Amino acid sequence: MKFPGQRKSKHYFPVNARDPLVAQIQHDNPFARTHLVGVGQTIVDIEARVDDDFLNRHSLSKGHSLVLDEDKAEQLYQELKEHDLISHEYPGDTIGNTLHNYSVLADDKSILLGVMSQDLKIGSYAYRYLCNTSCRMDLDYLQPVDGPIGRCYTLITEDGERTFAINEGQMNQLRPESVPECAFENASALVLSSYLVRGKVTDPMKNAALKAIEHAKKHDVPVVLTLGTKYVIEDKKEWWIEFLKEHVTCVAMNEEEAEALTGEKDPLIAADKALDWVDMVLCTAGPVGLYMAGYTDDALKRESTLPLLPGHIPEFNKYEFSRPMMKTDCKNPVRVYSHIAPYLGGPVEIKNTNGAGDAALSALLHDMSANRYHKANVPNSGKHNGKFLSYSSFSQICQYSNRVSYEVLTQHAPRLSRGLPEREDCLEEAYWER
Ligand SMILES: Nc1ncnc2c1ncn2[C@@H]1O[C@H](COP(=O)(O)OP(=O)(O)O)[C@@H](O)[C@H]1O
Ligand SMILES: Nc1nc2c(ncn2[C@@H]2O[C@H](COP(=O)(O)O)[C@@H](O)[C@H]2O)c(=O)[nH]1
Repeated sequence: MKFPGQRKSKHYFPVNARDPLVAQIQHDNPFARTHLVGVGQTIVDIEARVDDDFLNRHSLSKGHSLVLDEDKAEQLYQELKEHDLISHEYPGDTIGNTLHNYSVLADDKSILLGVMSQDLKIGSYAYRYLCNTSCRMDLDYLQPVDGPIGRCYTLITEDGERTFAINEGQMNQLRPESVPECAFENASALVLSSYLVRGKVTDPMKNAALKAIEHAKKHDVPVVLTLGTKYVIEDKKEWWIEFLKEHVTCVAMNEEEAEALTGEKDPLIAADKALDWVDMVLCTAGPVGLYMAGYTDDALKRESTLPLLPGHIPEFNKYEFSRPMMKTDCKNPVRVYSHIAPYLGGPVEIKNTNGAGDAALSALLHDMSANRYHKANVPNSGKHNGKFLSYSSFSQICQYSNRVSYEVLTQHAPRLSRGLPEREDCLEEAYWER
């Protein structure tokens, strides 16, 4: 496990130290490991530059993700081919992206539960998916299927915005019996997306996701849900609220999804409302940056030394140096909020925004894993004087998530092609103290 930022403070945990005494202890008590587990729809992103007319002709709504029926998907593909518009092909899926990014950042294991074509031809989309996925992602549990994985036509318009049109192939055919309980032992979190429930009623994917939640609860693994697109939410808002209350520890969403869920346009107020149902919220807001909200125990709250921010909740970031906890683990729960503007104001040139939200979430998940890892290996550390959900404070996680999003905005692919530069590894230096 590489830590989310090398600390100079007493909490720094030298996992690779060559001290012979440490080596001896390690030999007798090998480090406890952890990993992230996710249920995904295996899809390849097929990227093309198009104009607004193209979107209108195919009845696509800009910025969103729609599932097309087979005929419409074929028509769209033929038009892209005919005009030679396809520029890139990458492995995609909001969960696949998140797990891959996590594995790159943490230099550690994640497990993907999903489907894979059993007769894999060299050069096929399934083949490219596998070739371009982090070797730290464990793909051994994938369920073989007879047919293609999904395709996600990622249509980039001149304004850099991305619109998704999905040809689902076999992506929703994951069965509950292909979700093994052993994948959840010692897992740091289970990550799911709202896309998993928008298949046909006969698709087994939704039950596979529910099976994963059942295993996660049994093994005390936090459930993290990313909302994917506002359409999935606004169609059945009340159903999602009940789902969050019953199953979810942390929800990740952008401001549009947040509005669809809560009816609130302001991301801070939306995040605050979502705290009625979950323990922690990550809300990205494009050029406005991102917000986090959550709980900490009154006795453990820590005041920010950064300027206090105005907003619909005045001085809302007052306790952003606190670390997130589950509400039920707090004697006296206090709501905590934090915000960060885009790193360096955003890149000079945004290649495309595809994957920026997934990137932010992968950083948060990395921090949650680091906490579990540290706690398993140094249980008596002062870091664990409360039952925290993450290793770092709200404020530091915001900075880290934002930094990782920036990295994805400066590249074409939705997945990180490399980790963050080592020089920045210390959270106290460089960007963090600007
Ligand atoms: N136009 C932009 N300018 C600067 N930063 C941006 C821009 N778009 C996205 N970001 C950064 O990427 C993060 C996630 O982007 P967002 O577009 O909200 O996610 P999603 O892809 O889920 O809609 C934001 O919190 C911000 O840090
Ligand atoms: N599993 C699914 N993933 C989807 C779907 N539609 C889009 N996507 C993926 O989202 C990411 C980018 O997400 P972002 O919000 O962070 O920009 C992209 O790579 C797509 O593959 C879907 O229906 N199911």
